[in-house]
Amino acid sequence: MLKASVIQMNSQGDKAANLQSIATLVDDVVARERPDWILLPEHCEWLGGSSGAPGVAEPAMGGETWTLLSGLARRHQVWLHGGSFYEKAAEPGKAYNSSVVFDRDGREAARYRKIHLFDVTTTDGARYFESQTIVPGDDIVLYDCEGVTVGCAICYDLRFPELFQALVARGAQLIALPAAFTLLTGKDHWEPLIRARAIETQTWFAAAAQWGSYATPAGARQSFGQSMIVDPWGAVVARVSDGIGHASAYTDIDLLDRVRNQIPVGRNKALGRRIAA
Ligand SMILES: O=C(O)CNC(=O)[C@H](CS)NC(=O)CCC(=O)C(=O)O
Repeated sequence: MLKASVIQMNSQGDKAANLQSIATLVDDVVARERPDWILLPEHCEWLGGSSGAPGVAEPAMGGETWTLLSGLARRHQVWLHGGSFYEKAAEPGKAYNSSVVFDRDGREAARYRKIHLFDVTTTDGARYFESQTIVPGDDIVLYDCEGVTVGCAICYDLRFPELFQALVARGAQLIALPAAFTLLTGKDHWEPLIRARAIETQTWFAAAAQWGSYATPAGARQSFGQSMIVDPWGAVVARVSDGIGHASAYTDIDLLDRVRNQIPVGRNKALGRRIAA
């Protein structure tokens, strides 16, 4: 059983201030909750529209954010799933949207690069064009956290259930989703999608979000927030209110078997075999 914490931020275009805020929030959640595993939101280090990605992207290892997160994990002897931050890609002017995970010694334990890129115009006319500056990852990533298999996804990935089916087929017991969902989509889709993915995969689900307003060259934007931890039955067991903060829960791994025996969707799968036939 891991004690998991999700951190909710309101990152802005000031990287030094965001890094300070990460350190303050990690210190605070460790002091109050003593978690084993902490999840930060997408773009924890810098949030200002993905057109700014090339200007802030860091080398794969040893950059400012990588070094801060590694040091926090080691200092507090805690697992730190580093939300996402912009990682320099080989192609000039391009970056990956990467989650880097650090173990209790501050060693890099896993790295996931966001696969599905958000090229969407929201109903208020705001245009998101993530693929203009971000290179998609192509690896499905899981890691072992002290006996718990954690599967990785980021933000818009949430809308693609086939990724979550692939994670559970590879043994995921807890799925981590750092996000910066928009207010306009999040108000209607965030919680139903998270709960649906948790119910379908019968896994624990931790989702850490950005909340509130931030500036971009195209004007101010709003993130939805509502970071949460959902159990394998689909119940929301911890949730962050509006604002900056954190929420924690024990992820009881025995509950996975109870839920999977109660409704054996894994064993009752039929369509895959029909499609293959
Ligand atoms: O562009 C920025 O400011 C920073 N980037 C993000 O916030 C990312 C990529 S553009 N947002 C999402 O993936 C939102 C998905 C979402 O909201 C949905 O699926 O409804």
